[in-house]
Amino acid sequence: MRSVEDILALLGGAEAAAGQLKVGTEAVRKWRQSRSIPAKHWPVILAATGLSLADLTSAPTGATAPSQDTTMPNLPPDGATACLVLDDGSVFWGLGIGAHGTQVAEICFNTAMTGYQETLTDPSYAGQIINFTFPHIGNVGTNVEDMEGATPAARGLIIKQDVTEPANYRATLHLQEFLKRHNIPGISGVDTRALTARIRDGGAPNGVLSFPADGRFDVDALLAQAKAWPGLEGMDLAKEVTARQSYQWDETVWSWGKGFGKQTAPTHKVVAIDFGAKRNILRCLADAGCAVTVLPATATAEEILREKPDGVFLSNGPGDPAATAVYAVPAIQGVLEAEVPIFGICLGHQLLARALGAQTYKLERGHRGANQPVQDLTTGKVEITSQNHGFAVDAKSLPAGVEVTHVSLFDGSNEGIAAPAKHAFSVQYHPEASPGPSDSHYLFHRFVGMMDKAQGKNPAA
Ligand SMILES: NC(=O)CC[C@H](N)C(=O)O
Repeated sequence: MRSVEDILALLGGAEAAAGQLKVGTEAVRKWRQSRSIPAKHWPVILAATGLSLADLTSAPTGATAPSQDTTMPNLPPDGATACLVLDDGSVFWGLGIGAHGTQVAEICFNTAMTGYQETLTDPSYAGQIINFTFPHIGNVGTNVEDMEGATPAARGLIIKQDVTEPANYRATLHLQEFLKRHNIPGISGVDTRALTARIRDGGAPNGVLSFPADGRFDVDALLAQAKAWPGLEGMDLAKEVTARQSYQWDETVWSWGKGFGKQTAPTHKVVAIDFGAKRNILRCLADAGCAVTVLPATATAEEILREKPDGVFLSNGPGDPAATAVYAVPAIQGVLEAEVPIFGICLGHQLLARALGAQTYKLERGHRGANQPVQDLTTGKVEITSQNHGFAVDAKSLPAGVEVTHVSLFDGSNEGIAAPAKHAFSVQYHPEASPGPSDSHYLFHRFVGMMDKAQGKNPAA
């Protein structure tokens, strides 16, 4: 192990010999005190001194060790081409994948073993970088059918293994190429377990993922960028991902050997408010017999009711429900007053709860994965569900007349509510199963039954 004095001596010698070493003894002294030598200088130091990373990362004798100096976070290890800098100063180095670029976002983790394409393209992930805990991301490639939105909404991805080669008959594009085409940067080689544990213990941090084209890193600047980002709380992202204009939806769910179908004889007219709707939700509605008119997130109650819907669907979506509530709650309250049945999913659930007078809050640990157990309190049955949310409805704040219908068996948080007198219900999870299990498809039929009941067609439903 070399002492700092050795390094200083070596640097001095090298500087004199090479005549071109830009960082000298002052910089090393600075490192000794604060670890703040810009990362781009470290390869020069290593090359000039013949020191290895290990020489520098083992505690130098006689040095006043700066905090965390065993990790040397400002120094890219040999071959690193990308890094993830969290707002607490932790740095993860790895190999860049997908497109070059730098993205700031909330860092969340997803534990699903399938459906990375659906996850990356789910509009609810706007403003987030996803740390995938499943190792074989890329194993089924990508295709045009598994897009849950027009483009990926996630700002980046973090994986451990390098992107797995596709081996699936539906694959039309390698994940690497897909990411490049959609301008999404990613990083592989990250200890995703350690990162997940960090998120579990300390909450979802803000962070910057950088895969620079020139291979140069200014970690201090990236850290400053992560710290300056305001975070998802208070952020209305629905207005960024919503449809700009209304449209009709009549495609039904995918089936083996047939692909997607077309709706033939719809029985109910539904207005779906698009806060960031996943396509498979719209397909499930179409499958259940609903002729779907999709309206932008900012649609007013008047615009919604003008369509004369049998029911109104409130979609999933990104960001903080409290921020989107500013315009969505008055619209939903107008629909409730008109006694038109409502079904909400995820952000739609949170917005319905707020419209009914309840509060929402940011979860300590978000739920993102495809094996989340939820109990339906009305039947006692447990469903294995797909989930993706960082906020939740505060069940204690629900007013009289609003029942808790579903709870998470992971942490007891609210997963569903119903306001029977107002013909409204909603769930926090994703019953459309894309990706994930299809245990909860029954909810789309419950919505149709509720519309019938409201019209007096089938009072038993
Ligand atoms: N999937 C969703 O609709 C997410 C809802 C909300 N953005 C949350 O994180 O809780």
